[in-house]
Formats: sequence, structure tokens, C-alpha cells
Amino acid sequence: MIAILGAGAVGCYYGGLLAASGQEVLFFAKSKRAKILQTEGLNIRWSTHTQHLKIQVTDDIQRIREANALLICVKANQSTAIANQIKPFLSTNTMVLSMQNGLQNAQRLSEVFGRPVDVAMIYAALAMTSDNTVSYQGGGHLVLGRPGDTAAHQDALQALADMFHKANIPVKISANITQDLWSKWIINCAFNALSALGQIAYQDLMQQAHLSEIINSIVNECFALAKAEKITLDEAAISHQIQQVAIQWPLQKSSMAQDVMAKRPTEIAELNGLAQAKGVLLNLPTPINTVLTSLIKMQERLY
Ligand SMILES: NC(=O)C1=CN([C@@H]2O[C@H](COP(=O)(O)OP(=O)(O)OC[C@H]3O[C@@H](n4cnc5c(N)ncnc54)[C@H](OP(=O)(O)O)[C@@H]3O)[C@@H](O)[C@H]2O)C=CC1
Ligand SMILES: CC(C)(CO)C(=O)C(=O)O
Repeated sequence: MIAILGAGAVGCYYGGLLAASGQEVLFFAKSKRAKILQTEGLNIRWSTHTQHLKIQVTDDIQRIREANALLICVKANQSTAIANQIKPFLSTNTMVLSMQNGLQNAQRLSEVFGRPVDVAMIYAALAMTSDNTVSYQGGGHLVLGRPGDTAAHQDALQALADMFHKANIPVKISANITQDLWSKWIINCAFNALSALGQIAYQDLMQQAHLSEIINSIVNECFALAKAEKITLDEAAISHQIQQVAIQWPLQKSSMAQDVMAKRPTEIAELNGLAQAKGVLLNLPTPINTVLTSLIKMQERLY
């Protein structure tokens, strides 16, 4: 059984596609959402039509013990709490995959579980538009890896890749997971907080010269942090990907924009807040990441 922990945008989209491919999937959700999903089913809203799926859902965390694969789809700021909650029920054979943004999820989860955890970087634009509807705005491919990987772990990654391939989800196993994690993290630092503060979609964001200048500054601060940590990045490729975000997902607002709109705690500490923290440690200036972190924290105080 594939366990989907967290029936939000990412959990519902990827879990829904895995279930639609005929694989056994059990969604773990909080009781209100579990009830709605179990009785009314899950909708995936594509641009042309809405796909309706009957799915299996529970709020009984103990059933994690039945899982062959566990996909962690809660926000990164909930990783440690949820890991402690499920640890007593997690079988030693269960493959664990973090499907979250941020640089620190695998390390956090593996510290609690006492074993390695794989990560998936998600290049998709998704949003919940009701308790049982996820709206797809584009993309969808995954990049998988295990931080600190050695060849011995390739079988587990291949098994996870096969699981996604069966559902026609494009997957790449990373040749350099640290580099890929940083690249995705920089993209999130560039867009998530700005989109949240302005409740602005990526196309509108990039069309405004003063905002794209801020994005350049955020990215340059992150590049300097990477250099100081001796992480080799393909800076031109990341800058290109940043331009592509507005082209591929013009109407998407970041997952942080969705959090602010719903008055939920954000992942700011994992994104621009982490850049700020790294800057302090490395004695490097990160003024723009620091200001964005403060502004998002002020938003959170207004809830
Ligand atoms: N949305 C997107 O397009 C993308 C998101 N991501 C990343 O994916 C990760 C997931 O994001 P996303 O799906 O958007 O977030 P959502 O907030 O939509 O989903 C997270 C879900 O987990 C649930 N949850 C939290 N704690 C528990 C718990 N103890 N038991 C069961 N369920 C729980 C939440 O419920 P509740 O809200 O009630 O707390 C919520 O439904 C994040 O790291 C995000 O940055 C990455 C790429 C794209
Ligand atoms: C890929 C992207 C930028 C899509 O919106 C995302 O990761 C997020 O919103 O958190």
C-alpha cells in the first residue's frame, strides 16, 4: 500500500494519479477532510475537464504500519511533529519519501526515524480549491534522490520511480541531489514569499521590472550562500528556470500565497528565512531574503 500523508494539493494530486493507475493508495488526512474525501471522492481539476476518483481515506495514523511506501505531503514546518507522531507505527521496510519544499526535510525526518529518507522535488503548480478538489495549473515532473546517496540506495529510488512511472508521472533520478535541492530551493526563495505578499501570480510578478529586480537580488544572495557552502550550481540554468516559471505557470500563485490566503502558518523559515540564517552563519549579507522573511512573519501575525 502507498500511504499519502497529508491530503492537500500535493498529496491529492500525486496520490490521486497513483490511485487512478490502479495501485493501492491510502490517504491519511485530518478527520474533517478524511470524511469529505471518503464520502464525496477526490476531484482533480484539469484545464479541460474534472477527473473524479473514489479513494480510500483514513484519519487513523496507526495504519501507517501497512505502508510499503510513505509519501510525506505535509508542509515542511510540520515535518518533525508528524514524524514523531508516526514513528511508533512505521515499519522498518517502508520506503519514506519527502514530497516537500526546502533543503532540510530529509535530514529532519531521518533524524526522527533513525534511517535515510528520500526526497522528491516537485515541479508542479497545484492548489486545493475545495476540501476534495485539487486544481492542476501545469508541470508535474519529479526529481528523486537521497541526500548523501551511495550506489546501495539506487534500488529504493528505482522502486519509487517505477511506482510513479506506472501512473505516467514523469520522474528523473537525480545524479546530484544536493545540487538539485538547492536549485529548487532558490526557485522557491525567488517566488514564494513575493507571490504571497502581493497575492500575485507568476506572470504578473515577472512582468513588473521592480519585482523581477528583487527576484534577481534574492537569487544572487542564494548563489553567494551556495558558493560559501561549496555547493556547485549551474547558475545560468537556474536563472533560465526562473524565467520559465512565469511562462509555464503564468496564473499560479505560490504554495505560500495559498497559505497566507488561508491564514495558515507558512514555510518562510525553510525558504527565505533559511537564507537569512545561513547568511548570519556564513557572515554574508542577505538583506532581501531577510526583509521578505520579516514581512511574511508580520503577515502571519495578522491572522
Ligand atoms: N502546491 C504546490 O503547487 C506545490 C507545493 N509544494 C510543496 O509541497 C508540500 C505540500 O504542500 P501543499 O500540498 O501545497 O500543502 P497543503 O497545505 O495543500 O497540504 C498539506 C496537507 O497536510 C495536512 N496535514 C497537516 N498535518 C497533518 C496531520 N498531522 N495529519 C494529516 N494531515 C495533515 C494539512 O491539513 P491542514 O491544512 O488542515 O493542516 C493539508 O491538508 C510543501 O512543502 C510545499 O511547499 C511543492 C511544489 C508545488
Ligand atoms: C513549483 C512552485 C514554485 C509552484 O508554485 C512551488 O514549489 C510552490 O508553489 O511552492
